[in-house]
Amino acid sequence: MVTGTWREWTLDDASAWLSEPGADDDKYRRGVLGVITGSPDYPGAAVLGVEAAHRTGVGMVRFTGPRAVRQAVLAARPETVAVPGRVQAWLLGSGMDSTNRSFRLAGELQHALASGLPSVLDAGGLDLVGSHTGPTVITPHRRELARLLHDRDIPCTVEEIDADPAAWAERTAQQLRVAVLLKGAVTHLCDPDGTRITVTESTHWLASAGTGDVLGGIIGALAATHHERLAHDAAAITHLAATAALIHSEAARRASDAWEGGPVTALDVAHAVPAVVGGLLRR
Ligand SMILES: NC(=O)C1=CN([C@@H]2O[C@H](COP(=O)(O)OP(=O)(O)OC[C@H]3O[C@@H](n4cnc5c(N)ncnc54)[C@H](OP(=O)(O)O)[C@@H]3O)[C@@H](O)[C@H]2O)[C@@H](O)CC1
Ligand SMILES: Nc1ncnc2c1ncn2[C@@H]1O[C@H](COP(=O)(O)OP(=O)(O)O)[C@@H](O)[C@H]1O
Repeated sequence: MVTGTWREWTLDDASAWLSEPGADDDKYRRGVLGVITGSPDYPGAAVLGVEAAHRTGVGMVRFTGPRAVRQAVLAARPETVAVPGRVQAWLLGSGMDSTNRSFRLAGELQHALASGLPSVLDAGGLDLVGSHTGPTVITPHRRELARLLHDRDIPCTVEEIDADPAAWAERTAQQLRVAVLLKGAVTHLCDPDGTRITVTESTHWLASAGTGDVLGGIIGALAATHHERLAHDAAAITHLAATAALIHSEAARRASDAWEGGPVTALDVAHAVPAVVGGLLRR
């Protein structure tokens, strides 16, 4: 498969997509991120995504995921609001099992996707792509992408994606009409409008459980804080996701540097996000 030109997202690119809250802002104006993630098997995915969203800077995180997970989320981040209400963007699916979804949960996910609001679809929410009505980015890794395409009658193996991730990301964006962030040592982002961006990850220590859940939280926070822009510029979701991927990569670098280049955990990456955001704002 042949693809167009891909360009590496830079710190200056990312910096241009960030802004500080102003004197007129309040928590609602800055943006509320609605989060439906986690499951009894994977409560940690919800905790990590919510942590990362708070650390990126958002007016409020409203967690309405499974009741069994709420306690863990609130214990880690008591700032989180756990009652349903108005939101400006959604993070859906991390730590969920698409093959074991209650009727109620399916309804809540569908309701979120029918809202016309910006959405991040991760992990156990990926199968719902196509029911989205707002600016949406899907965030699969290679196995998840192969599974998604296979389920849509597009034959594809993990080995084929490894051989040409750019082409498969682009084909997915075209055929599913959605922005795609394909995770890996090089993360590929593209959309049906032809935007093609790479983010070369800063450290291979990132290849550890839960770092993708952290990335989902960062994208969700940026989507919520940019909801007004996204309402008239849906294509901005790809640039915001690229900015999130770069923040995530830089946070991993910082977290590893703090240990002389040693290993990082997903939570370390989330904790390093504010310093990265601060540094980008000062550029
Ligand atoms: N702390 C948390 O709560 C975290 C929660 N997380 C959440 O977990 C969910 C699943 O996400 P994932 O990414 O683990 O699922 P994915 O890779 O699609 O499927 C797994 C399958 O891959 C295969 N397999 C391949 N190689 C393998 C190997 N070497 N060793 C073992 N297996 C190997 C193997 O299949 P098999 O080959 O056995 O058929 C296996 O069954 C998702 O909702 C995510 O958000 C995670 O983010 C982690 C932190
Ligand atoms: N070899 C690698 N080098 C650097 N970064 C990687 C590598 N493999 C994966 N990553 C990054 O690590 C994160 C892993 O996300 P994901 O696969 O969803 O993990 P999880 O589901 O455990 O959270 C992604 O941001 C991805 O780009």
